[in-house]
Amino acid sequence: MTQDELKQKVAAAALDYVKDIPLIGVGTGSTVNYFIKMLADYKSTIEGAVSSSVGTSERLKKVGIPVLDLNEVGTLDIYIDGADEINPRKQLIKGGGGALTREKIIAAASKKFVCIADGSKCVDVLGKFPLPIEVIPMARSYVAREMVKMGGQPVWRENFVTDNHNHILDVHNLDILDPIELEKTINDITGVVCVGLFAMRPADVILVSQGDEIKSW
Ligand SMILES: O=C[C@H](O)[C@H](O)[C@H](O)COP(=O)(O)O
Repeated sequence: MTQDELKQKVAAAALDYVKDIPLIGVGTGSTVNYFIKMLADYKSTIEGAVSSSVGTSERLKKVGIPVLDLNEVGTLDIYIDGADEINPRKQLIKGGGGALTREKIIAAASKKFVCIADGSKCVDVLGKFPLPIEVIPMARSYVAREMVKMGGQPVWRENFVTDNHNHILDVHNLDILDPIELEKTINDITGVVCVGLFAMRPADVILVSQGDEIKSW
């Protein structure tokens, strides 16, 4: 099976989690894009969705699902999103597509976060995938220097601006042995808007497609 076929397979498995739920949170990325396409057939049960990016909002509207403001909706029953890396404790690296801040907000405001991915995203220790950090533009170099002090190699994602008009640093070479501690430490750096480490609020359910199987934990 190709990676795209695996993404489609796991996206289809996520549909079971949104049956009979009127309001859902929807993440960003190529895996979730398949899920959104499949949602077209579920229009009758889903009345609206809170979206994690401008791109996702456009896709949701295309399949006829109204996009709602999180402030109007309150707590969501379910949030479906992908990930760049997943460890056995359901902790994640996210933000490869730059949507980490809104994704983290929706995850925080949701009762159940279901993370969907193909098997290539599973690791024992997070950090092979460069860790995205959204920063206020004027703080970019300062935050980069702080990350160098922590042993990382930050790379500015040039020619990319987030939906919140900020910049992204992708930090290479971090061996993330204590994800919660690192998330707290990076959160404390002035100028950081959000780090793409989802450790304090991990996923609740992981669905992973591996060959013909869907593994969940
Ligand atoms: O900002 C992007 C998100 O965190 C995505 O969920 C993540 O990058 C995974 O995307 P994909 O499904 O394309 O691998």
